[in-house]
Amino acid sequence: MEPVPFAKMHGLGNDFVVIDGRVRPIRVSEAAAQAIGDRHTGVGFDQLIVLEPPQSADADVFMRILNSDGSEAGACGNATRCVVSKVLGESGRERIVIETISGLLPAERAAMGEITVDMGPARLDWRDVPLAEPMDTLAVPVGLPELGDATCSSMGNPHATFFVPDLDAVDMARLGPQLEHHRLFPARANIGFAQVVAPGRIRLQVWERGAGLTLACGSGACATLVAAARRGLTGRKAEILVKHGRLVIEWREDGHVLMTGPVATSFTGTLDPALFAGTN
Ligand SMILES: N[C@@H](CCC[C@H](N)C(=O)O)C(=O)O
Repeated sequence: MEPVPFAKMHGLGNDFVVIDGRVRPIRVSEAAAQAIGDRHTGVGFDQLIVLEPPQSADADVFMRILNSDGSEAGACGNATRCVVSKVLGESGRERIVIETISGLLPAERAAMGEITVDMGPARLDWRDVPLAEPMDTLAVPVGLPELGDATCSSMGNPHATFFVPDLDAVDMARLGPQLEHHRLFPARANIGFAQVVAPGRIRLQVWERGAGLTLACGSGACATLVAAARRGLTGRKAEILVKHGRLVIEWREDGHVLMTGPVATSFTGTLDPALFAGTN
């Protein structure tokens, strides 16, 4: 097998290895994802993305999402923008549809080189998140008085958002893993810590399921805006501020969530085919 080309891309520092398996199919095992994702001995990434031929006639490309622990995810907002930018660049088109295991995501070029993705409807039923037992996803009691209740939703992947008075005072390295694996989240969860800093502006940091603390999380930004609007903390559109910039998120009246933000390519390279031996 030949060396496998990849692009290292990121959305606001949430970083990805993107492998194109549309022409030459490639299967990435959990062990290979972990090896490539190692930040000391591999390339390093928060998520590894494999592009595949679409399964739906309405989609242009299928995008598989693997976390750095090797687990598969149903959504990745920041990587979706990266993939959209790559495919728009190749095709010269203005809009395309991305397919994931959670559904179809229409996307288009926005102003100033940014990309807008329709991340689909925010799912608010406890079964959709999923939670371990029936309860109102607006206020999910996790038993940590310092944080209060979580507001939960699925954006194609599970999110729990906590609104805090001071983001910098939260011990995310301690609370993140504890909450990711909380008994109420049978599929684990992405844990968002959010601080409303002004009407329409929310600071956010996310402990991601399967990846740990990241610099940004697109689906987490969507879940946060939806949670803030449900709690009456903001309207249905806001800027979500992360360490390296901002995303603009809008929760449309039809329930769909639009995410607009930047993309970047850091470098390209090739991966040792031995990583994929026996799986392709
Ligand atoms: N980086 C992401 C989310 C990636 C998947 C997540 N860790 C999960 O397991 O659900 C984003 O930008 O949305």
